[in-house]
Amino acid sequence: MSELEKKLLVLRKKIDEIDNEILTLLNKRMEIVKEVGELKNNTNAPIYRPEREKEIIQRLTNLSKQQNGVLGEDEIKAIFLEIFAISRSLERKERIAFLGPEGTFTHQAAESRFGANARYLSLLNIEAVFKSVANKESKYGVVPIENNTEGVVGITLDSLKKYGVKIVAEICMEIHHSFASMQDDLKKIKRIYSHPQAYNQCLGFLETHGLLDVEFIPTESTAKAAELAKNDENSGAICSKIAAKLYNVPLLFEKIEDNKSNRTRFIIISDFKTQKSGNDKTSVIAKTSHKTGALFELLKKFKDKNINLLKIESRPNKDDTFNTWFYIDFEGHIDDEKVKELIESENMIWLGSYLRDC
Ligand SMILES: C=C(O[C@@H]1C=C(C(=O)O)C=C[C@H]1O)C(=O)O
Repeated sequence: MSELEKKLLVLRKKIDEIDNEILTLLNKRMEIVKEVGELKNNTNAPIYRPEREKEIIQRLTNLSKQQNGVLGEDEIKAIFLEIFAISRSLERKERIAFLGPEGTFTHQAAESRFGANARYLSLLNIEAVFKSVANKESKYGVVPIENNTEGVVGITLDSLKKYGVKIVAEICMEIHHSFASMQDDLKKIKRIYSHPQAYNQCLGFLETHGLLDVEFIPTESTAKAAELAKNDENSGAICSKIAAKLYNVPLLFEKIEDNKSNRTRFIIISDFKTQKSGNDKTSVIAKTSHKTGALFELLKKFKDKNINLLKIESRPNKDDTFNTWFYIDFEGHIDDEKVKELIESENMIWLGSYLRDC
């Protein structure tokens, strides 16, 4: 045995002992988690408590700093979010619907909160995810709501209004697009498949590579684009790296988005009210009377109550007028007195209060 092998053996023995301890402790943790699950199941209380998970991560990050540990917040998050996901599935096995197919950014976002082992349901459009949660086929749904380059996803806002489900969490994720193709000669590319949002985020890249005039074929998701490009030799797909890998389409270019700080905000929808965390966001639908000053009066309520508005988007009523309603995000939780008063006093529909991630 070489010197290296001998030294490795000693170190690995230490690692094995530590792993044994970790496993014993994890099993102990999971026994307690099961008790928590029983309590929640007896009272039909929600399993997912993002504010508690955040609290644990913050506490452990501080502890690690005090201990001069090598693990920082990102590493602690990666390890513990997976532990929480397994804990939750021991408490109650719940299904998570997401905008599929597999390999979409939404799938990636869902996995970041529910782990690799959850029961997932991949659905091919955003409205189907809402329907699945509304008719209780799935406990949770994960859909994109806005991108910092392209703006809001209209169908998500409209579905929040239509299906009466609640937002229970948000996830902010960096988005990087890749260009994948079976064809390595760009001049031979006759079609580009992608979701319109992704396509529009890469116009600079397309122009630089003479691909702006190539026919664009919109797809329901970037993963679908990769799947189509796999079977169409003279085409390319703008998709995620995981989608290109999933469908075995060679990656020609990576990080092709125009805005390098490209981020997407996803929401988790479900059917319950979350607990206040102290760093929350609330979303509502507001209707105004289309009279002079109506919007001003609405916004003045926020100012008078000293509530910080984060976003306001208008959406069409979809009737025979061109009238609109508003989707509004602001700071605070429905359990804050002033937020509760505001929502009760106005012509508003509460869409959820949830831990802020963006
Ligand atoms: C165990 C609980 O349920 C879930 C799992 C958690 C965990 O593993 O620590 C924390 C919060 C909940 O999402 C709990 O509510 O304490």
